Amino acid sequence: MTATTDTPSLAELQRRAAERAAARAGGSERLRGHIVCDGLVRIFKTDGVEVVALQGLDLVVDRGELLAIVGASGSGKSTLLNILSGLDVPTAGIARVAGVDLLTMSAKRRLRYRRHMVGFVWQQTARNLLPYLSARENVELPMRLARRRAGTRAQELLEMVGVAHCADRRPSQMSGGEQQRCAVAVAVANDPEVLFADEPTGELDEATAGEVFGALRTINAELGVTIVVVTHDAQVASQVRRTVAIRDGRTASEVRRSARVADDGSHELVTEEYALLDRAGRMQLPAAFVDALALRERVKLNLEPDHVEVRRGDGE
Ligand SMILES: Nc1ncnc2c1ncn2[C@@H]1O[C@H](COP(=O)(O)OP(=O)(O)OP(=O)(O)O)[C@@H](O)[C@H]1O
Repeated sequence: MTATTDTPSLAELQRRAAERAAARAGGSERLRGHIVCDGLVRIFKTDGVEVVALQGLDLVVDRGELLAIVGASGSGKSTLLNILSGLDVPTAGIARVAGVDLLTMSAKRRLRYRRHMVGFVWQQTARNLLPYLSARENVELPMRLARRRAGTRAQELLEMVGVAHCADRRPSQMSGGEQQRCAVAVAVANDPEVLFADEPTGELDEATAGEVFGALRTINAELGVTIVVVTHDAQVASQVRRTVAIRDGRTASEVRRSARVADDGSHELVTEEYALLDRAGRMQLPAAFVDALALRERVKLNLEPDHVEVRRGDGE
């Protein structure tokens, strides 16, 4: 077979694959979120061994949402956050943030995306702040790098997250919680579209973690920044309206919390758990359900008028 001159380039093949994936996903309607992942795949290759860290992950986050992502170690949470923040490139699927396609972005665009469109808070406090700068200078630095006038914004942001009293202190003169709250101010210094936080309270005690999470909530409410927090912390996960659980590189279930007016007129918080169904109709049963009924290999499904029944498939 001879190669023809119109052999499509890799970029063209990727564009076509993204188009096909979008069509399969139900077109633009379904993909309208501020953050959209559809059939997202990330395969790592080390020494000839392939690790599938994300295997067709679907996730849509609305503009202005504060979302928690939970999952066991190795489920793919950091891989997802690294892709969404532009630090890593997915192998296949759709990953889009504020209309930017993270799969086909050029290196130059990627740098701009990281500088201007996303903010990041890491678990390790030392990774978030420069040790030889004061809190205020740390917040001003991203603005200077982006050639923006800092003005009074750094001080205002430090006030917003409750650490204005630390403005002239270096990180070593601040507690872990104060450093993380300062890191939140740094992350939003350049008015990003989205803020990603990877275990931001992982190294803190419960009370301090609550303060850092309070700072994230304030930023979300006051500045309208979309925030995605990866956490092991059940307390943090219980403070947001939506928590998505990742299992084996896929979104498996989500918990939604909403306020409802009770019969006596009081407000109560209602928590509802959902399993997530992908376009092919696949879903994961919660591990606790599988264990409780000792479900193995195959199950029997019965369609009832308003629900689907799942029974053990061994005739018992
Ligand atoms: N650079 C890499 N090279 C090879 N494998 C990797 C790489 N990064 C992640 N993995 C693998 O991908 C899978 C998902 O890892 P990831 O770090 O995303 O999980 P996680 O849910 O964030 O875990 P943790 O809570 O422990 O941080 C794991 O099996 C991990 O070993």
